Amino acid sequence: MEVLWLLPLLVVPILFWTSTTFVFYFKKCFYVAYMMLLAMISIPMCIVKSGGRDIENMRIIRFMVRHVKYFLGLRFEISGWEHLQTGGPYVIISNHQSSIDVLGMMEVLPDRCTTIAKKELLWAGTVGMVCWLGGIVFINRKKTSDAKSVMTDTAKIMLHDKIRLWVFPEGTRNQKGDILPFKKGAFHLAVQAQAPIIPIVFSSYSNFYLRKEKEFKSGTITLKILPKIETKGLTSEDVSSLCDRSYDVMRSVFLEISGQTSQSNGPSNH
Ligand SMILES: CCCCCCCCCCCCCCC(=O)SCCNC(=O)CCNC(=O)[C@H](O)C(C)(C)COP(=O)(O)OP(=O)(O)OC[C@H]1O[C@@H](n2cnc3c(N)ncnc32)[C@H](O)[C@@H]1OP(=O)(O)O
Ligand SMILES: CCCCCCCC/C=C\CCCCCCCC(=O)OC[C@@H](O)COP(=O)(O)O
Repeated sequence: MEVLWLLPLLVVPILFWTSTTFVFYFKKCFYVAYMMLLAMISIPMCIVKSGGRDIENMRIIRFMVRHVKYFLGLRFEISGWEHLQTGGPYVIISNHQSSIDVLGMMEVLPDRCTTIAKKELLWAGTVGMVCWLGGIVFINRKKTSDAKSVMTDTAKIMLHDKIRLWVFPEGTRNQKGDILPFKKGAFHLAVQAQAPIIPIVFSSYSNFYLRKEKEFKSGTITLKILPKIETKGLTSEDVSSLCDRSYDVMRSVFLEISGQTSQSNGPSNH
């Protein structure tokens, strides 16, 4: 009779073993709640260390996020570290599948590197606040002219403050088994700052994370850092070809490390 009250405690493990949908929602809720908690702890640390908004706070954020992968059963296999051994400013571009990308980003994030994010993230509670403290550049995707002028100002700050920027050139999350056509902002930014581009490719999450099917298993993510693409001497005239070149190299690596071939059914409007 006394053991009866223990039954509710068994419900969570039983659901964990028997329902993939439960695991999916459990992991998603855990991820959001835990990141909010980590952000709440990080906020005073950032304020004490830097007194406010400062790119150096990304070190604290990076340190705080690094262990989260273990709770979600994720592993990263990273190659190409040597390509990040570049001094001065550069623009990192990577594909964007999910908010889980933040975990991979924090595995490899170089010093003095922050990111471009949609302005709505600013309102994501403690996460939004810590993003602001980390110097994240917020853009309004609905107003191209505003977004462009923020990015042009950012190119100047990059040079002046010797910072690096991480941009998701697809401009949105995408799990279609391919890479979406790239927006041009990251390439204008790199050309305006005359800074190299370092592409980083995340393998497909489809072997462990399926949003539609409500599956979130353990898995390994391959993260490949590619050789830098120089922009010295390039002008705005060269942005389209730079964008196409970067897209082609990243797409072929994405298909290769995701175990797909180039005949995959991805977007064809590129
Ligand atoms: C302790 C716990 C802590 C937890 C905290 C964790 C912190 C980590 C946070 C991680 C956050 C990650 C968030 C990721 C995102 O939010 S992704 C979404 C936002 N990012 C982007 O959208 C970036 C990519 N988008 C672009 O670059 C776009 O180009 C944009 C600038 C937004 C403009 O959009 P759009 O009009 O749709 O794009 P086009 O590329 O088609 O551009 C239109 C024409 O404008 C020209 N253009 C673009 N940019 C420029 C520029 N800077 N200067 C001059 N001209 C520009 C472009 O060439 C097009 O003209 P043409 O067609 O070539 O004539
Ligand atoms: C109104 C925005 C509210 C967002 C609330 C999210 C709460 C976040 C809490 C924990 C998650 C931790 C890491 C979050 C950072 C990742 C942000 C992200 O991935 O944004 C998506 C954006 O790149 C593209 O957006 P869309 O795919 O166009 O949509």
